Amino acid sequence: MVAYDGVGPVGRRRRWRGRTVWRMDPRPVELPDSVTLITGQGNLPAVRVESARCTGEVYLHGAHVTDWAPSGQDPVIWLSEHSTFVPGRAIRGGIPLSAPWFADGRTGDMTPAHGWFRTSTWEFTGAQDVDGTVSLAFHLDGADVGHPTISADYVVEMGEELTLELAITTQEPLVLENALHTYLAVADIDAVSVRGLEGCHYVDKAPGGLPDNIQQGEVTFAGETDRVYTHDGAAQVIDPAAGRLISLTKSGSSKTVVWNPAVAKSAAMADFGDEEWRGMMCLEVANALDGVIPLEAGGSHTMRATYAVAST
Ligand SMILES: O=P(O)(O)OC[C@H]1O[C@H](O)[C@H](O)[C@@H](O)[C@@H]1O
Repeated sequence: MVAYDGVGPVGRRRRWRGRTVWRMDPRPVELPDSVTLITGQGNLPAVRVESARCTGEVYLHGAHVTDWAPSGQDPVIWLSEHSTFVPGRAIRGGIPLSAPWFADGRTGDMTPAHGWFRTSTWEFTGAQDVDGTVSLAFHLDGADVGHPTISADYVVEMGEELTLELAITTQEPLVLENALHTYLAVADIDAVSVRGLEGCHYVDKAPGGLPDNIQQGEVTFAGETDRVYTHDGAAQVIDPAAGRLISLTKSGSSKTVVWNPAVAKSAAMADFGDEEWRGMMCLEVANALDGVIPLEAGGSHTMRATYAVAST
């Protein structure tokens, strides 16, 4: 980690004389002592949090959370050792923001995968620390990246819990899809189970999967798992090998996605280690498939998720 020296880029990129440059924020963000601007991997700017209650990190590239751990806990957010940190490419792991479409979209032909939010550079607009709980605010102006009708605000609040709030506004009618594509660190995926999805309908997107299924009992992982559940409630990841439980509560989301790539898909991804699937899983808060959000011109949508950890 390199401390930010006030000289490198903070803010958003723009074109100037045919080159991509960084716009320095004319109103510098006042930072509490627990928040530092750093030059992260790939020389990308990031916000580092070391507070009385947690440590964490968010890259401006994608407003991408790459770390969160409450004091005394191992990292809760998983990040691939093989991730690239390159403008235009998504970070592998952490919490990618998927929008304005999810995966390849409801029409199945949208690119880039998961939309352009996660590969755009966001502005860091504010930070505060209240008794060790740190709030970081980010803004994305679609006009900066060729999408002038869409803007977004994202607040990441980290302390003993992690709360994410993504608000998206559109100036023209939009069928919105989105996700907080959270990668969670687990000790042994073979022993992990997910509670709270019992009885929910799901689309199974894994090879050979059927479009409508009903979850029987807890979710366990016996191969590639890629499921979009119709579910607006809470869920818990039970990780016996780590002796902990990760809980999720949410609002503004009608789908919960459970993903683990297992052997073949891991091998096919260049930015994902062949064995890394054993130590991660995604529990994503989403609106997708038949759960898209139709917005009128001037409309907005807010989605919120809270992750918390407890020992078992
Ligand atoms: O490789 P990515 O574009 O980051 O997508 C990773 C995964 O995201 C979601 O969980 C989708 O349901 C999966 O189908 C996809 O493989």
